Amino acid sequence: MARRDAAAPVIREAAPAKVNLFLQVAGRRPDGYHLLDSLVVFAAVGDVVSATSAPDFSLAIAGDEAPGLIGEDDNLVLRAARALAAAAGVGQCAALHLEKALPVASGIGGGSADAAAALRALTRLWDIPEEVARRVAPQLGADVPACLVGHPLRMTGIGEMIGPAPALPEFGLVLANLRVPVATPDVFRRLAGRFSGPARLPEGWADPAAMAADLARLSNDLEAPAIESCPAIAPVLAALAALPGALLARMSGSGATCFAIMPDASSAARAAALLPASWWRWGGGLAAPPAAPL
Ligand SMILES: C[C@@](CO)(OP(=O)(O)O)[C@H](O)COP(=O)(O)OP(=O)(O)OC[C@H]1O[C@@H](n2ccc(N)nc2=O)[C@H](O)[C@@H]1O
Ligand SMILES: Nc1ncnc2c1ncn2[C@@H]1O[C@H](COP(=O)(O)OP(=O)(O)O)[C@@H](O)[C@H]1O
Repeated sequence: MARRDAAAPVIREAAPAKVNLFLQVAGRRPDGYHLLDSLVVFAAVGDVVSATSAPDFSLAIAGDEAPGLIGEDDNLVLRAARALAAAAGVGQCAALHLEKALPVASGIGGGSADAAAALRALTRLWDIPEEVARRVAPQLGADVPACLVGHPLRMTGIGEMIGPAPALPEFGLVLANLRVPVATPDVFRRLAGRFSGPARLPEGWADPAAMAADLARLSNDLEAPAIESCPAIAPVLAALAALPGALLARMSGSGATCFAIMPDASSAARAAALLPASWWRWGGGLAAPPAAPL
């Protein structure tokens, strides 16, 4: 365990849950990665990464979902820290702390969000150019560039191409997960060529109902293969669709977390409380963008 200077500054960065409002797969590259088109938003729930200067790299993990990372010797937070130090050529290390609130391997990018939060925190701690973090991000995972940005965006390529999202209305989200991890590579493998191509989106939506109506015409192409791998996802989707006020229910990413779009944050918080208490469940609005965006 690394020693840390009690007087050294501690930099805290939020690692919000990523939600894919739709996720269409347009094809597969020769290296096996898939070409995606996705509208990504960040919910006001997530992990927290803290960093402070120390003589060695170390990571302490706490929080309700920390047990999901037991036995994980290659945590994305440490991988991000080492990769950033190497790319920036800094001879410095850091003691890192991860407060884990998001279920692991659940399609809301918890690991990617943690890696991005570590990049943001260490860029500030070491006072290095932001460009270094942007260069390192895609090496850590297809979702990490999007999580580094941290505000609503349109994701294309294999995830590394970030464009503007349509103008979004205020809306609420309910997230639900049975705490059954789903392996992303397995879901992509099961997709087996059932591609749907890129989507056409308007410049914006005036209200959540108009947004949900357009999104309903699009899909998460990974939903069917994820349900084949994990049939327990289907009743979660049904429970979300049946919530009072729900405008659309869908799976995020490669699953198994599913979401409902709600008219506003407070109706989402009330609706989440109606789901079984044994599930991981949350309701609210979108995350504030990072204070120091990269
Ligand atoms: C599916 C998505 C959608 O946002 O979300 P999650 O389910 O992970 O949250 C992401 O593309 C996941 O991003 P991330 O979790 O960073 O993926 P990586 O670690 O880079 O890749 C894990 C595996 O997923 C497959 N993969 C990932 C991204 C992509 N565009 N095509 C793929 O085929 C590959 O089999 C790869 O080996
Ligand atoms: N800090 C982390 N949080 C979550 N998962 C991590 C972390 N570090 C490494 N991992 C690994 O990354 C994998 C994907 O996790 P996660 O990002 O939570 O899921 P998803 O990509 O489905 O959204 C997990 O199975 C786990 O082995």
